[in-house]
Parts: sequence; structure tokens; C-alpha cells
Amino acid sequence: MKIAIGADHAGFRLKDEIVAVLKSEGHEVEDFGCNCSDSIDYPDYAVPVCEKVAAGEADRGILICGTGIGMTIAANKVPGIRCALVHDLFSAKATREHNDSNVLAMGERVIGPGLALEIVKVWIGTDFSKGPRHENRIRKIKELEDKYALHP
Ligand SMILES: O=C(CO)[C@H](O)[C@H](O)[C@H](O)COP(=O)(O)O
Repeated sequence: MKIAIGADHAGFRLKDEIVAVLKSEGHEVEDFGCNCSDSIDYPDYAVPVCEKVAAGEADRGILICGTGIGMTIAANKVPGIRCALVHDLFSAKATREHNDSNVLAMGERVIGPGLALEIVKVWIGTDFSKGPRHENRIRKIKELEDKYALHP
């Protein structure tokens, strides 16, 4: 799978661990930084990752900040992105099956690397549950993007 990944200064350590594991499992990873603890602004790193996914140039995106919340808020402003903030295995599976989430956000200040890596594996490995129940809901989310793009 082609995966775009990014983090802010509060998430780059966990991001680097995830990159190493994904590469070792054969995934193609594009790392958009950041790569040091200098304070930066998470939207600057969320957007390039999300644009890559929205353009179909990456299959999925992963974003890490201190809580995952800032990254999630920024990511979900990019049309076509369904970013899920996940800190447990049940949600990792459910958001793929129900929401077809294409970006995963986590907080390095919230969970440890062991759980984070398990979440990534479950999220990467779970397929969307096709069918009208979830597809209708996702269509309605897409309609919201159109509505508010036309009438900001
Ligand atoms: O957006 C966030 C909080 O919801 C992220 O966790 C950021 O990483 C965090 O705000 C960064 O905080 P800092 O005090 O500037 O390191």
C-alpha cells in the first residue's frame, strides 16, 4: 500500500517508528515530516498528506500530533478526506468498516508506541464494509462538502 505520513513536533518520534514498521512490512511510505522537535504548526503538515490522498496519489494517510486532534480538524477540511482520530483497536476497525476513513490520526502524548502500531496494523488491514448502509452515509458527507464549498 502507498502511505503518506506527517507529524508535528509533538508527534514526529511516533511517526518515525510507524514509518520504520510500515517499510519493514513492504509498504511504500512518503514521509512529509516534520523531523525535529522545533515547534511547528500541524496544519502545514496535515495538508500535504491529505492532498496526496485526496488526489489518489497515496492510498492512505497517517497524521500524528500531540493529541491527534489538531491534525484531525485540519485534515477534515480537505475535500475527500475522512480522517479518524483513533486511540483504541475497536475504533481502528470500525472506522475502516463504517466510515471508509482514508486518513488515521493519533496523539503521541496520548498513547504509547505499542498500541499505536497495533492500531496502524488493524486500520491498514481492515476493508470497508461495502453496501448501502454505510455508502449512503458517506455519500451524505460528500454532499456536505459540495454544499459548503458552494455556500461558505
Ligand atoms: O493540536 C494539538 C492539540 O489538540 C496537538 O496536540 C499539537 O501537537 C499541540 O497543540 C502542540 O502543543 P505545543 O504545546 O505547541 O507543543
